[in-house]
Amino acid sequence: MQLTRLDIRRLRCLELAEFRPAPGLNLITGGNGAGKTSLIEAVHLLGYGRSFRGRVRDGLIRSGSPNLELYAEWLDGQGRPRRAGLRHAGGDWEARLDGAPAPSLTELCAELAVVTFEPGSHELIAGGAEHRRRFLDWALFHVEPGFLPVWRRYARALKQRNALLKRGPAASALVPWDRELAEAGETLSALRADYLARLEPVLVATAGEFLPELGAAGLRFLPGWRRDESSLEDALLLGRERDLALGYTSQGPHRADWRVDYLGLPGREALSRGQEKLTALACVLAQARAFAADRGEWPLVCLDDLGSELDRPHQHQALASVLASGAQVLLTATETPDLPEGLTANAVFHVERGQLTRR
Ligand SMILES: Nc1ncnc2c1ncn2[C@@H]1O[C@H](COP(=O)(O)OP(=O)(O)OP(=O)(O)O)[C@@H](O)[C@H]1O
Repeated sequence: MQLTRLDIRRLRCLELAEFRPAPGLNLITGGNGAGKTSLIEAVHLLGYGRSFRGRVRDGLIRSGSPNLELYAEWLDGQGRPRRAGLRHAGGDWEARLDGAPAPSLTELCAELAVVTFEPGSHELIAGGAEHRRRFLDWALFHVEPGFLPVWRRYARALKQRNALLKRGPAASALVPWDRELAEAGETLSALRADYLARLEPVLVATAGEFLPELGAAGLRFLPGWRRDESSLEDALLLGRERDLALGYTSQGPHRADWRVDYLGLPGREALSRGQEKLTALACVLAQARAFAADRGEWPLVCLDDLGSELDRPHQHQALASVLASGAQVLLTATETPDLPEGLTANAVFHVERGQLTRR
């Protein structure tokens, strides 16, 4: 996957940025507040349909502007040219794919695979379970065609069941929704468990490169109910009284989580901040590697402000490892970084007060 063009209009401080990245390493430099992260945010928006810096109303659209627009061109894994547009005018997103309106953002995001490591990425390790579920579901969305329909089915059933629980109905009214939720939830959970089992050896190898001193890494899946003891339908039945008292469904795949443990550490809490970041980076890169193994092409890799996140040896290691794969990388930095020996940027860009130029 290779991004060849990205026009950004009215996103944060970027009034108009015409970005023409090269294959391989693209370096984007600029001082604090210049607009580097905004550029990465634009790429991430196309791949995820959401920003890693909050909601649209939190300032994504440039102040005083009625809308923001993105237009992107890229080559897919077979070298075919693709194009997409994304627009937000304060209501909903409007997406276009290859010249036609996309029925939803999902269709666009399915085509453009992006992985991002940015200063907030350590939340993947230190933050709430929603970050880890999102990580897991992104991968399944891209590599498992059956995932999205079952995820939607589960979400719909959960909404219905929660609405009923709030009204405190007769237990019999819950029965069909318990069954529906359980059926979709078991499938969803099996897909997640399978994916994590495939990811684990890749993560073990990647974490071993970055944090060998912590001993072998392991991945543990927490499905959201005691899956080893009962089916989801039984768990819902057993938990019904409690759910009625709470007014929501207290167990199931919407409460799923996963965690990385190291043999040489008593628990996740013993990780230093830097080790959390390196573990998060290992997860992101392992996910990109697993994606490449499944799909035969690397996702676009965005590394925002790597220099402020990691020490130099780890920065070099990360860059060398990603670039050895032939992936396209967008790397931002406040100053021109010294790159690992033998690596050069194929294109260097500079951002200053929202103006992007190629050097
Ligand atoms: N809605 C908005 N309208 C106009 N400007 C905005 C808006 N939201 C944020 N900004 C400005 O856009 C810039 C965003 O910069 P960005 O976070 O991309 O900088 P950066 O180059 O990554 O900086 P740093 O190195 O400090 O992380 C900031 O100057 C900020 O004040």
